Amino acid sequence: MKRIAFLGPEGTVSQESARYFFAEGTYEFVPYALMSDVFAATADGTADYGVVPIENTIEGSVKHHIDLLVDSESLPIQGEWVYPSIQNLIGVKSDASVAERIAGLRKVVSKDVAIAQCHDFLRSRLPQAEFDYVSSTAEGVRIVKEAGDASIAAIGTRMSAELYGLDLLAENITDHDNNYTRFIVIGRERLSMRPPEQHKTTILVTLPEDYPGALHQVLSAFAWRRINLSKIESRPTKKKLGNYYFYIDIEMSLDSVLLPSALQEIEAIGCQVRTLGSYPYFSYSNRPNN
Ligand SMILES: O=C(O)C(=O)C[C@]1(C(=O)O)C=C[C@@H](O)C=C1
Repeated sequence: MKRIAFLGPEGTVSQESARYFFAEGTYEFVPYALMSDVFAATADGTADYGVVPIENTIEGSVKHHIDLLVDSESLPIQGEWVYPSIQNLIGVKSDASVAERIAGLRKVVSKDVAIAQCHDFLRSRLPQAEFDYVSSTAEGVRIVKEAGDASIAAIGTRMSAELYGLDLLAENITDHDNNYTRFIVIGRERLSMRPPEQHKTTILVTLPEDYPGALHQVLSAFAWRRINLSKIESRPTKKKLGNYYFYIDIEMSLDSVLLPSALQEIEAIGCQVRTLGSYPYFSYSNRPNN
């Protein structure tokens, strides 16, 4: 049985999303307290694959997770998919009306990303509440359950409310309907799944220091071959102030004829290129079947 590591405890958006992606076959879903634990377990073979939220419609790239990916040399990206983040306001069980219970809330506990996704709701409906930032949405739900305190609520999935026996005080409270998260799966082995419709390749490019216009040259190596880039993001190398590398998503497989020659051209001008993975990509309407 393949073991899938995800950010726990049970009931996170990551777990819902992992169950959606790894729908068929026998998998064991194993929760880890921190994303760095997910990477470590996948690296040392305790888990076969790790599930990583990498980008959100509202919050953009999850920079910390990109940095973990860059630091884990041995773990290529093996797949990518999109999953909706549906957040709910969750509180302890009570006989009072929902309006009274919401009015009585003094604190909201959740993951930073989830709080940001519900900003307008929280400002308009809970202006009195302060926020506590915790390691995941389900961790917030667990804390509310443990505290048994009607003045604290969590923001999390319907699944987590059911798991911890709590009430949904308000459903689907994200500010935008199209609130999706892009997830990647890391691991040593390729995934066996039906042939995908789309492929992506992710690379890291470090520019040479003494080559003016190098970034323009990099982009033109893709442009004249009509290779589409779906994302380019700079991240500090953490070695020297002002030194950056570029994290680039390319909408093409490394097996295609064009891409290797584009990468060779970039290396020829003195750039360092590292491939983080070449993998199947599934949009939300195109559910994987593995
Ligand atoms: O806290 C969770 O439930 C997670 O799975 C993590 C995470 C994230 O950090 O991006 C994943 C997707 C949601 O948009 C919010 C939170």
